[in-house]
Amino acid sequence: MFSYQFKVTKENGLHIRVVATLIAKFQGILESHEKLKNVILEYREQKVPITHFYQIVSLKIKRGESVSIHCENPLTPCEQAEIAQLLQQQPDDGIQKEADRLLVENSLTFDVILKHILSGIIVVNKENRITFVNDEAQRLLGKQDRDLLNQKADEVIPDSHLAFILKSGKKEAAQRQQLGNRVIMTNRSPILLDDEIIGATAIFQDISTIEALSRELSETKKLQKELELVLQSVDDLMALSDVSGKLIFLNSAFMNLMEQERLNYHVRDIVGEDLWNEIHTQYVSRAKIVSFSRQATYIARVNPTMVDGEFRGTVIALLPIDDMKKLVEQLQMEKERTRYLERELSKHQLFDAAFNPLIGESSTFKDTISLANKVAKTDATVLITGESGTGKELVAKAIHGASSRKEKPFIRVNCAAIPPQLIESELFGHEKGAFTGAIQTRKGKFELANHGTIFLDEIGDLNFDLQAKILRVLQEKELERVGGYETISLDVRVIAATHQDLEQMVEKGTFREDLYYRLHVVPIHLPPLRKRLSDIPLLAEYFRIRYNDRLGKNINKYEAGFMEVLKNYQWPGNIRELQNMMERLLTLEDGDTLSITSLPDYIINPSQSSGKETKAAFAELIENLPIQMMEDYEKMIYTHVVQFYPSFNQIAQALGVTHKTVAAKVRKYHLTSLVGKKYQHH
Ligand SMILES: Nc1ncnc2c1ncn2[C@@H]1O[C@H](COP(=O)(O)OP(=O)(O)OP(=O)(O)O)[C@@H](O)[C@H]1O
Repeated sequence: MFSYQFKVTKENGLHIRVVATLIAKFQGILESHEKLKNVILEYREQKVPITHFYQIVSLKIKRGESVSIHCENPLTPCEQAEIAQLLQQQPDDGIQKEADRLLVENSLTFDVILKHILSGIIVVNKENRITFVNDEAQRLLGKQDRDLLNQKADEVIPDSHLAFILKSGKKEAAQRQQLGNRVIMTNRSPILLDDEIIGATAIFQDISTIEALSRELSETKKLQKELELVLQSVDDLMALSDVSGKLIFLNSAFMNLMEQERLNYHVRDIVGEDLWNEIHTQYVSRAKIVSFSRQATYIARVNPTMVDGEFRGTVIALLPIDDMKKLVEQLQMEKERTRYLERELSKHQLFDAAFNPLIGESSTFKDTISLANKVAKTDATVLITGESGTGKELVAKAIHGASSRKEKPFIRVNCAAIPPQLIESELFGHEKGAFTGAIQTRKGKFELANHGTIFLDEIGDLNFDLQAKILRVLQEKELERVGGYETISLDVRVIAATHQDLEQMVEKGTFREDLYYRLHVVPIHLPPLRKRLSDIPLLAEYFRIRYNDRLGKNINKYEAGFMEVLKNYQWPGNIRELQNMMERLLTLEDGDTLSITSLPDYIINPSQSSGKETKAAFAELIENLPIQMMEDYEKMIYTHVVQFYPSFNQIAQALGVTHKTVAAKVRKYHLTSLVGKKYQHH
């Protein structure tokens, strides 16, 4: 290899025209292209084949710098002088200088463009060797120019496709290609000189970000559509505002409200200036009860929308309070149902199944049932006390049902309902014959109950005589029928019940003490309903389900506050009264909700219509009245009394007058509409 050093003294250094002339000069000297390719120009340890025009230009060799040229064959002194002269500054040639200046300027401009253009550019010569590669192409390919230049394009860039372009001479536009983890878009075209293909170029761009963005955009569009659909399909009123508070999206329910109320489309007009200020300056969620002119009331909830910590608007939801109320009612209903079912379950676990029909969860009630459950397993006599309608008979039946006698008869005797002259033969039976006047022998209730249970209801209503006879049967465990001589032995379990205070009756001498103690072996007291208020919803629910089934209805809601009203009432008729009332309500209800207004007046306003209290108030009123005409008194009395009875007959009975008189007075004082207004069924 022969090396020659030259100093560049050209004013603009080794610029574009000089390089072109230098290459042409070597072409002239060497005559063969193969030989020419082996000529190397060296500058500051960079070696570039002399044929690489653009690369040599881009070395930007300045005036005063030196270059070496290495050739396989020696240069003659003449050739060396010609080359040295080429690189030297020539005597001033004005036109040449100006042409050079233009060339340098243009070359510099292109240089800058190619360097900074956001597309990768690769140029190959007709042998598909890379002769130019810009910075962006190096970046995208992840290679440096020294690894690319002068290399076969398809060897260093798989899928470069430039060989094909060189062959076909056809352009390829906008070809999508995967380059590592990037997606690039490439334009390829041949370089033609006088219709001859002298090279090809590929210009490509990284479109990964654009693709990602467009994917994101279409995702966002999809999300927006879905969100719109969601907002339109919810029943709540939903809206979105922009940063300034202007409503930019409203679902149709919200839109209807805005139109009806003629509101401005701004958050401020929904929740007020103060709240809006807090939301958009402090980015806090706020809720407020709002009502508009049409009296609909809503819970308005406004949440700021924050994107990357930046306030971008708000989401407004209006929830109609009525709907909330309904939800609360529904919840209450479900709670009662759960309570009822839990209770049913626990009862199965704790008490004998015979006690299942007894509803109640309050501790007073549970204690009572637990005692009854225990005593059921014995033969002990039971005395059940409690106000009318508290479930005495139900408990008596349950005790029998849970006892070993459950397969034997349960015989109920209502001591108050049988005429006194019949009760003896009713209880003990009678023999046929002249003495009794009976045509047939008949067994009494005690005998019928043999081996089973006899339930002596309203035992306080038995006369003294019979009390003694019953005592005897209980003590001796045997009886004789009326008019009979045969002694019949008995194995009967006795359960007695009364709503009266037997102890007091004993004190007054109207009930036999010995019988009282005989019955009082296991006393069971059933608390009145007003002493176990917590059981009211449970019982109401139990009766609702029961009468729904019986009446084939589907009443499954209570108006909010319904249970509170029930709990506020004293229930003098206890569970029977509650049961009857529920039956009436369910019978009359056509919808699916039990409403407060469908309840009788005396339950809704117990203080105004409670019988006892009204009577007391009435007495007080009479006492404080100035003396007045008899007729005025009469009118006052009728006005008051007719309200408490449903029929003229009962009013007549209460006042000790005839039906005819009542009818006349009611007509006289125009009281028809008041009759039975405060009547309570029990
Ligand atoms: N705990 C309860 N659970 C469900 N229903 C009940 C309950 N207690 C009573 N009832 C119902 O209330 C009504 C009255 O009950 P029951 O006849 O047993 O009362 P009572 O105390 O014997 O009344 P009275 O003294 O007037 O004869 C019945 O229809 C009964 O089914």
